[in-house]
Amino acid sequence: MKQNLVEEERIQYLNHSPIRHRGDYLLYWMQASQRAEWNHALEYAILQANILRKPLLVFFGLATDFPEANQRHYQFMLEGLKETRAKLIKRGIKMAVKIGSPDTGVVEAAKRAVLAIVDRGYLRIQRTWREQAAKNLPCPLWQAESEVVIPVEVASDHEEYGAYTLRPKIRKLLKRFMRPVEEIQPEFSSLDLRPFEWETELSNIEDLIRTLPIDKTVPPVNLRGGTEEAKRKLRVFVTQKLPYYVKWRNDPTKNVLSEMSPYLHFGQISPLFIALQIVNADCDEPASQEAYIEELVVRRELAANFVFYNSSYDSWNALPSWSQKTLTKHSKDLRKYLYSIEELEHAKTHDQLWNAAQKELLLTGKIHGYVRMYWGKKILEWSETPQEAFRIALYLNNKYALDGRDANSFAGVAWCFGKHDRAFSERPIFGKVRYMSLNGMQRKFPVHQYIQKVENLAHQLEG
Ligand SMILES: Cc1cc2nc3c(=O)[nH]c(=O)nc-3n(C[C@H](O)[C@H](O)[C@H](O)COP(=O)(O)OP(=O)(O)OC[C@H]3O[C@@H](n4cnc5c(N)ncnc54)[C@H](O)[C@@H]3O)c2cc1C
Repeated sequence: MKQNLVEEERIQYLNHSPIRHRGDYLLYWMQASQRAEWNHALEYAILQANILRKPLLVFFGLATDFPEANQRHYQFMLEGLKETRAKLIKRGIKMAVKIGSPDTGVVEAAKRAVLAIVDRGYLRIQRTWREQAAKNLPCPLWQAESEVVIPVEVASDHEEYGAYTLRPKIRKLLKRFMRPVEEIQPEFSSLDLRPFEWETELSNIEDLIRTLPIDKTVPPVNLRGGTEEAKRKLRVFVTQKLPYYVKWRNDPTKNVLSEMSPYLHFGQISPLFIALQIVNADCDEPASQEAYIEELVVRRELAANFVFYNSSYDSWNALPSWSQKTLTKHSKDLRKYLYSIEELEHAKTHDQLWNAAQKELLLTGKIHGYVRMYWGKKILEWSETPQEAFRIALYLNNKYALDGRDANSFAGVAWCFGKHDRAFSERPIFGKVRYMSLNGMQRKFPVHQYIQKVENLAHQLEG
């Protein structure tokens, strides 16, 4: 048996119940890592099932009231889950989906389980679900971490001040944790699913969505969910765009980003898989490989560190005291422009660049990474108070972005207000928080071309 299949630092024991030898199957509660490959929790569950000589059942609880989620997110997620289920079946593993809160659904799904294994998520709701389930399950609940390259508590045991404090720790650990995830075959696969009369079919996503009591005010976008589509996009990125990443990643007219964030958000692709594809790529621009790993591992895992160690991650209180102080000092400064949430939501400001960014978000579920910083900074500049601006930026990001409601969403918005950044020279409204201007953007890329690109897209999609 491959006992060292998964590094032991990726495993946590969420309760101390003894293994039930009289159960019928081992349960993998899939939640954050919604994929059938490069998934430490899945392979670890197969390993334990083989050791205990039981078949494996994968369970997914489909919460219809996930905070801030709407049809745009559900459509993308369900497309991915449908593919994952088919792939699991090919590997001889059954998957049951139950509509309802996952923490209660898993208790029912584990009725005859010897042991349950869950993947790891860092947001409050994900942690609460796991805590509740650990209390109520009739069997042990173990957790295996697969959504980061370096396990979050191994990377650091406290909230990091910024990328510069986390980077050396991550760099030291990269070699040890950049190890491919080995696939193993389940040895016991006969499992009768008939007792699970609650099982939900995924064969017709549109029909399923029609029946789900979810927010349907935000339409899906033209981006297909699922591991295969994520891998296809990654191949295009590695073969055609990676060499230009370092030079053009701040130019939204150049289209050299990887577009991995929605797939990462729903766990449809493994960050470890992406990282290995990047470092092993045949690329004559090592600075691009470096720059990408900096974003994917250092910046993304700084966001995981932030939401894991800072319980106020979704509020103004998460900001460092220097930025709260300086923004409060300038909160009464005269604002030349003030916009309501509705004006911002409908892209009705005086600033054509900002409007284009917001339109891109509405139409595609994404804003180019560099423009996104400007987008967030301007909300701070045009809102009555910094606290209100924080709330609006998070609301718009999480409502419309396909990669929204992620650790990166909270870290990204907080960054616009000084989190993980340093102080700059003092100016109105922003105080010592970094400022971004339209002139600055114009020096970086042809702003009018980006605006035209979004206009063309809008005509295409609306026409
Ligand atoms: C106001 C604001 C809001 C943001 N909201 C989100 C969000 O909701 N979800 C989200 O995933 N990211 C968010 N980000 C971070 C960043 O903009 C996106 O991760 C990136 O644009 C995703 O596009 P990509 O996958 O093509 O990026 P690429 O440039 O190809 O990067 C590859 C991956 O690296 C990671 N990455 C890149 N930039 C950052 C960054 N600055 N911080 C952390 N990780 C990064 C992402 O996982 C990304 O998928 C936000 C940033 C800001 C300033």
